[in-house]
Amino acid sequence: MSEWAKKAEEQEISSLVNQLDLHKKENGGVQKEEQASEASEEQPDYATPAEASLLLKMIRKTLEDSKCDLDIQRKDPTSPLYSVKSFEELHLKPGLLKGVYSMGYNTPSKIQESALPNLLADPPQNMIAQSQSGTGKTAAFVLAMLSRVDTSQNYTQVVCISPTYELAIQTGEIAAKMAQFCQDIKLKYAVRGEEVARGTTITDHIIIGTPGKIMDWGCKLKLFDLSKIRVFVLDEADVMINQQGHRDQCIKIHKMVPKTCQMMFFSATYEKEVMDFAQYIVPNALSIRLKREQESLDNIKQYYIKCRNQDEKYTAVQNIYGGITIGQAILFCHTRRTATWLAGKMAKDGHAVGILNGDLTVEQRLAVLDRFRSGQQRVLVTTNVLSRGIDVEAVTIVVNFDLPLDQNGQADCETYLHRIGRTGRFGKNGIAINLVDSDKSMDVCRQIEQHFGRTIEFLDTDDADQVEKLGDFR
Ligand SMILES: Nc1ncnc2c1ncn2[C@@H]1O[C@H](COP(=O)(O)OP(=O)(O)OP(=O)(O)O)[C@@H](O)[C@H]1O
Repeated sequence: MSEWAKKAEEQEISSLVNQLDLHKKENGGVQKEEQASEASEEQPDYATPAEASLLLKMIRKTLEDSKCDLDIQRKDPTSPLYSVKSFEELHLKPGLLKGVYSMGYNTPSKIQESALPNLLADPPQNMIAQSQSGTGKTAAFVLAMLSRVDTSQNYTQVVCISPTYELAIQTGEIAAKMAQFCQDIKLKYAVRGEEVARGTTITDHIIIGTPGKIMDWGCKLKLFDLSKIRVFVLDEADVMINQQGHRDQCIKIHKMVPKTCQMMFFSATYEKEVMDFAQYIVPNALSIRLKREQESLDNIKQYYIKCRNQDEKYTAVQNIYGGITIGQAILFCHTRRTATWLAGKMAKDGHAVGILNGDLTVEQRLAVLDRFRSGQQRVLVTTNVLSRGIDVEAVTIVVNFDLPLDQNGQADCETYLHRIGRTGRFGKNGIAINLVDSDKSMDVCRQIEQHFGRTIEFLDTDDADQVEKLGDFR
C-alpha cells in the first residue's frame, strides 16, 4: 500500500474512532476496562423489604425442577443449540474431530454449524459473528484456529485476543483439549506473568492473550512476526473495540498483520456503532447477526427483588445462598469495595465464598477461579472483571447485587447480558436476580427490560403462587 493510501486509511480509522467516542459521549459513555469493571465510589443506601423463607423455597424449587432437556432444544429450529449437521459434515481434521468428541460434544450448535464451514473454506473468509452467551462461540473459533495451523512451520501463525487474563487462559485450555490428538500444535499464552527473554523468537503456532501483552510481544519486542499471522481472532470483539485502551492496542496489532490474514470477530453483543466499526476494519466480512429480541435467552429467568437498603440486599443474598443446594452462584457488584465488603460479611457469617476482583494478583485470581470451578466454594463475589466469557457449567444463579451501570449512571445493557449469561450455559436453566434498592436502580432495571424487550419479573417473595410457578420454566 502506498504512503498516501496508508495515511488516508489511518485518517478514516481515526475519524471512525472519533464517531464512536462521540456516540458514546452522547449515549452515556462506555468506560475503560478498570473503570467499567470496578467503579471506585460506593453506592448510597436505599429502601423496601426482601423476605426470607419463601425466596429460599422458591430457589430450591426452581433449581430442583430445572432439569434441562438438551435434546428437545436441539430439535427446535429457533433454539441457538439447533443444528442439522454433524461435526463430520463440518470437515474437521480427524484429530480435531476426535478432540471434539472426547470433550463430550455430540453435535454442533447453531453458531458452530453456521460459522465453521465458512471459517474453514478456501480462500479464507473473514467473519463477524454474534451468538448468545454460552452457545459455543469459543469452540467455533478455536476449531477454526486449530484447523488453520500448519505444523510444518515453526512460527506463530494465529493470534487470539481476549479482554481478560482469565478468559485467555480458559480459551487456551479449551484449545489444548481440542488439540489433544494433534500433538504437534503448540500454543503460548501472552498474559501478565508470562515472560519471554528479549531477542527470543517464539516458535509456538498459536498465541492467546490479552491485547497489551500481545502488542508488547508482537509490535514492540518483535518476539514473533506479526506479518506472518494468518488468523487474527478477537474474542468479545465489541468490548475490544469499544473500550479505548483495548481498541488502541488491537488496532496497532491489526495494522501489522497482513491484509490477507483471516479475521474472526466473536461476541454475544454488538452495539450498532461497534458493528459499523468492526465491518470497516474487517473487509468483506460475513456477518452472523442476532435480532435484539433474540439476544437474551429463554432458559435464563430474570427477576428483581425490592430491598430497602444495603442490609436488606445482604439479607436477600443470604436467603439466596440458603437456596443454592444445587449448583453455584456468582454475585456481581459495581465496585471492588462493595465486593470486598459483601464477601467479607458472608465469610464472617460462615459461608464458603470466594472473591475475585482486580485487587488480586493474577495467581490469586486463577486460584480463586479454580476453587470455584472445583465446587470448593459455591459462591463467587466479583465485579465486571468476570462478566464476560467465563464458563462454569454449574452456575445456576447470577445475582446483580448492583445493577450494571455505565460511566454516566445509565443501564449498561451489554454488560447485563454478559453477566446473566454466566448461568444458563449451553441450554441449561438459570436464574438471574437483580437487587433493586432505589428508584434509580428500578429505572435501570426498566431500561434493561426495554432494551431487550424482555420482562424482568418482580419476585414477590410473599406470593406462594409465584413460587409454585417458578418451577415451570423448562
Ligand atoms: N457442540 C457442543 N456440544 C456440547 N457442549 C458444547 C458444545 N459447544 C460448546 N459446548 C459447551 O457449552 C458451554 C458454553 O460454550 P462457550 O463457552 O463456547 O460459549 P460462548 O458462546 O463462547 O459463551 P460466552 O458468550 O459467555 O463467551 C461450554 O461449557 C462448552 O464446553
